[in-house]
Amino acid sequence: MAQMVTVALGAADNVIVDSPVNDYRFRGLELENFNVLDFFWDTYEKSEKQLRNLALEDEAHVDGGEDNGTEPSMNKSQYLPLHPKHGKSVRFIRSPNHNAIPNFTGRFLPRNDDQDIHDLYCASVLALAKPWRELPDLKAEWKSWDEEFEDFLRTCPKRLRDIIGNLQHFYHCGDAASKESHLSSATDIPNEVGADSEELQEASIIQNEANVGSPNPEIDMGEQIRQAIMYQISPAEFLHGALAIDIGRSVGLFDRFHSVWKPTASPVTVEELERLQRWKAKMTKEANNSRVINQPMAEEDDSMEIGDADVQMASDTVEPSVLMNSNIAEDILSGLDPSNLLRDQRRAYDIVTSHLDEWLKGNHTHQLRMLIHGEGGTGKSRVIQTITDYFKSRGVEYLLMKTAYTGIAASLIGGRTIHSTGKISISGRPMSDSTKSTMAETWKHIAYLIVDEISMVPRALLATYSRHIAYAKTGSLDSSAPFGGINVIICGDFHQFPPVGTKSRSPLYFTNDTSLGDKTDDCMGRIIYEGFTTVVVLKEQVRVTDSVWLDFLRHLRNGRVQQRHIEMLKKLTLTDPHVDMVDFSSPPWDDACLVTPRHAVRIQWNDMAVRKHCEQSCVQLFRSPAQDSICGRPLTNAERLSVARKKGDHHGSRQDGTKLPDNVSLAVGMKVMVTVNVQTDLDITNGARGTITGIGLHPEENEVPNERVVQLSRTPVYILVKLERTKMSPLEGLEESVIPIVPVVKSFSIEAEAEKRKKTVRRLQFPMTEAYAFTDYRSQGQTIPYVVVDIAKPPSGSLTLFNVYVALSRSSGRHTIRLLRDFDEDVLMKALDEHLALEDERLDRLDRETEFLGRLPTAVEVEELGDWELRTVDLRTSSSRRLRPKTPSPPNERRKFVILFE
Ligand SMILES: Nc1ncnc2c1ncn2[C@@H]1O[C@H](COP(=O)(O)OP(=O)(O)OP(=O)(O)O)[C@@H](O)[C@H]1O
Repeated sequence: MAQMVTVALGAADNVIVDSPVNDYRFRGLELENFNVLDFFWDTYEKSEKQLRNLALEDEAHVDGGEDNGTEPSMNKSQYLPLHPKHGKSVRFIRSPNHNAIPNFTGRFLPRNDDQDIHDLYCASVLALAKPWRELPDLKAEWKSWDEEFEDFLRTCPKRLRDIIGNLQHFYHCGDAASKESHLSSATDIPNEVGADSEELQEASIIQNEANVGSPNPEIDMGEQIRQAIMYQISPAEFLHGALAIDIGRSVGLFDRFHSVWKPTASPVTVEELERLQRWKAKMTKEANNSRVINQPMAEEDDSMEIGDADVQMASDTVEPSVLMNSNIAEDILSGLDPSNLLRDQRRAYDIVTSHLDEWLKGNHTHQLRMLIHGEGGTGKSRVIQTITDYFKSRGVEYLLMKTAYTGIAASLIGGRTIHSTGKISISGRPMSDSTKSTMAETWKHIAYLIVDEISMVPRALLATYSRHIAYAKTGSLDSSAPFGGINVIICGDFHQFPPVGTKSRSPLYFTNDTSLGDKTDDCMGRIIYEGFTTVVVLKEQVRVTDSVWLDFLRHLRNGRVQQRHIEMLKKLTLTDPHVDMVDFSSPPWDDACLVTPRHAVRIQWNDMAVRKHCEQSCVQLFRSPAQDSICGRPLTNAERLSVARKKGDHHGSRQDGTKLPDNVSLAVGMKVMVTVNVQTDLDITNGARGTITGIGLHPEENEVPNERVVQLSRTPVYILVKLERTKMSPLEGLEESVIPIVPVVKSFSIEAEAEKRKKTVRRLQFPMTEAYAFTDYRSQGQTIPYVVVDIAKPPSGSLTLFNVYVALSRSSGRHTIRLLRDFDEDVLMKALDEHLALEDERLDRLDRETEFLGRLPTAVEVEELGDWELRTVDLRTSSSRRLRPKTPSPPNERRKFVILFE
């Protein structure tokens, strides 16, 4: 059918179709931020001719002293020169309270709940609500329509979101009307014989869900769920992340090479499923063997459950947290040749190893309670590893337990978390009998405990940990010996992250004060901590090799940053015009990691990094959905809404299940990190890192579309991950260190509003996260060769000295660190907490004392003088510092004795 269009000649001799669309595209610069809706709603056009007439009328009115209401010139806008009406017509902006109403002609916008036309819906709404000039402005080339739409909704004003939501009333009303006419045919739920009350209740909920809320609750509920998921990240935080991505793109960090991809996963076959069973059986067997090998002989027949307790009890956050990729320093897990340890490192090493030597000789003279303290990068973790090697070399590795507060910190020293080893429940519930017996089993052979990143441990937690271990060792919860008498070495730096989510006085460096609200366990924790009188402060910096950077870090650590440091930082800030720019498109900077305090930034950065990986490697990106169920059935919409809200409730309980993400990105070659303890005995722990080498999709997965990003309908059966480190021997058909990881099941409760009761949701999902960006909290303990650090002022709250010190102390200096964007100078200028300053002084004093005692020989002979006894004493221990005469001294009589040093 022939159609008539009007074309016009533009001012630049270009021919364009005369249409409202082109009026919008070629709108003046004053209207740049107007979307289509606002453009036609809030502006109107007048020709020059009309204007001239108006001006004449205006003059007449002015003469008559009357206001004619003509538009002030500041509210008008010329079309761009490309538009034929440029110079001939202008657009006026209506006054704020105008009464104009937009009238949509032609076909109405698509509905938002029809998956078949969802892209069309997103594109249509974006075209209406997002400012654009050319169609590519509507959607970033690397995003899907749905993603672009979601991102837009997150950041657009509420008014627009309301309008977009209300546009669907057209369909809601139509649906409600047709539903009304079918109401009479609605069926009841059959009351099946034998169905238990819980099931019936569940069934009736599903049926009644449609009765909740407004005329078409199903549709409203879908929208509410979508919104609840969207607002799990606040719009301001999302925008903060989006701006970070923009900077990353502008400096070439997310450059891509290819736009093609090849299919990279298929549903598993029966043979593969059988093979998976064989892999799992072998892994279980090896985990059992590993546990037996790690114990002394003659204890082997004790059976113990594998890993389960870890999965149940671990508080290790599953919150997508950390990174990793190859851009992490050398294998932190290996120790050094002791002769290569620096002076203070060696001092710490000697104290522990000589204590062990004595212990192995049966001289259990005193309980070693030692603190190794030192600024970031002084090699505390390296000392731990070198000590570990000593235990191995003596064949007594089974005597040593290594732990840390977070999974990532624990994995960096090959250890486990405090919560899993101490069976400390997040909810604070006491140990059950079965937990107690597991504890006793776990600690049966342990004589030495090393706790890393001690700054993160609250006082009360130290008390609980000590009590639980004491129980495991002595069978009594009232044991007076801290940690049941085992030797404990705590390591860390109180200038790094303090405990999070606890009261401000929870760090160990606070002295007890009940008038300020300290509870019994807080006080107990501090008392136990004060018993750590053997202190070694490491003072020689190893990680930071740039003296200017080190000078800055030391000032920062002590709250004494100077203006010269700020000037130096500006030269490293990517958004600063005078930045010392580096090439992010080639090694080593193309592999730089991001450290940021904000999850929204981390999530978006990881997402971009994974897309970059997929495009550079020409592989598909799969989104694995979490599968939620209640009593074995899928969730109703109302329940899905409760789940979405619960996950967005950052102040609520942090049950494990809610930390498993709604969607996990999976792609072959992608760097990932495990986020729960899967198989502790094989080093598949929270914090373990690796690269995906294969994806086994669910057998019932719909035909996999040949698309760049594939939203799967089912959680895959397994993924193959090449771990950076595992004790597992090669599995049939897989290369070394490649192991299958299957989804885990975690539970959490939701409030069923309608029934006023709690329900347990079981969530099936992979315990994985992308590993290209991570939060500063999770970066603690790591050395990162090339790092981009984000210390920008966040949209809410503010950063602390701990945030910035940890983030900026991860790498070696100005040649390996860049700041992503501008920062708040006030944070850097903050003063040091006075309690921490006092603790520094106390530790320095204890360090000097320990060093003095260390210079004394461990064992000396005391010469007999008259009545004095000849004894061999250990001068390093407080218990043996006093020498006793054979007969008690008369009161007030001073006696002399001589100690002979060799
Ligand atoms: N004696 C040493 N010789 C060579 N390299 C060392 C030595 N000690 C430590 N390093 C290296 O210095 C870096 C920092 O060490 P490490 O991570 O152990 O420091 P840290 O004090 O634990 O730091 P943080 O407080 O940030 O956790 C690592 O790359 C480590 O391998």
